[in-house]
Amino acid sequence: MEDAPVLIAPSLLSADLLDLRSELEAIETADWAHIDVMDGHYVPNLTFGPAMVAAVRRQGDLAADVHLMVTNPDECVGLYLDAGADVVSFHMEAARHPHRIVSQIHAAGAKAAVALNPGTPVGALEALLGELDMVLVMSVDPGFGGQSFIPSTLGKLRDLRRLCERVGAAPLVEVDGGVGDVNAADIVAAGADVLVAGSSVFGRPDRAAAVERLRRAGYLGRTGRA
Ligand SMILES: O=C(CO)[C@@H](O)[C@H](O)COP(=O)(O)O
Ligand SMILES: [Co+2]
Repeated sequence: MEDAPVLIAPSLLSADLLDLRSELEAIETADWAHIDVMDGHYVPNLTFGPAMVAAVRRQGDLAADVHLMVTNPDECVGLYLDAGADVVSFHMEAARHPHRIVSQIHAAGAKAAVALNPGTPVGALEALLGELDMVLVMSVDPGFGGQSFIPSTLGKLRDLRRLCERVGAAPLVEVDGGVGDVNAADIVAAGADVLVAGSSVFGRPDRAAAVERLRRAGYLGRTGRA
């Protein structure tokens, strides 16, 4: 993926939910809208459901990048596909039958991704890697926005790149948690293709400028040129 642009996916978890239409317009230069689905069981927090995915798809051109943090992805993934999800990530740690979920996502025409918590080694993915469009590497423990990036993620990204080379797979790699313009170049240099950013976009008065800063940092990380 050396010459492909790095994709920017602002996380709506940190958006002003009372003004979601304006927030989506403010990030229209981004690539994907990252939608964190938290069920209050897999993680303590409780957030969005399929209605949110459908609403985002109706507004603008951003692809709906749905991150399922739920105990039962096998049972509920269909609801998010029906709602129009373009990319669906489910947690390896929560899935009972991951191959079946991947097939279901593909049958709906969406991209399939598996998310790995910081404590889960990349080897857990080996049997599934060839079927995935993307791997979501969590760089914080899931559940909340605004946490600090876990530095060991950089080594994990390099491990993932080596594993992909060994098995001949080339999924996109998305990194989620504590990503901002200060660390984005290093994260991309270590192997990321998609940057999720919540507080570093919606915590700034000028969201579009924050997206642009991430884009520039991503370009620097990919090319070594500022
Ligand atoms: O999935 C999650 C958290 O569980 C994320 O998508 C957060 O929404 C990222 O927020 P920041 O760390 O960028 O503020
Ligand atoms: Co997320």
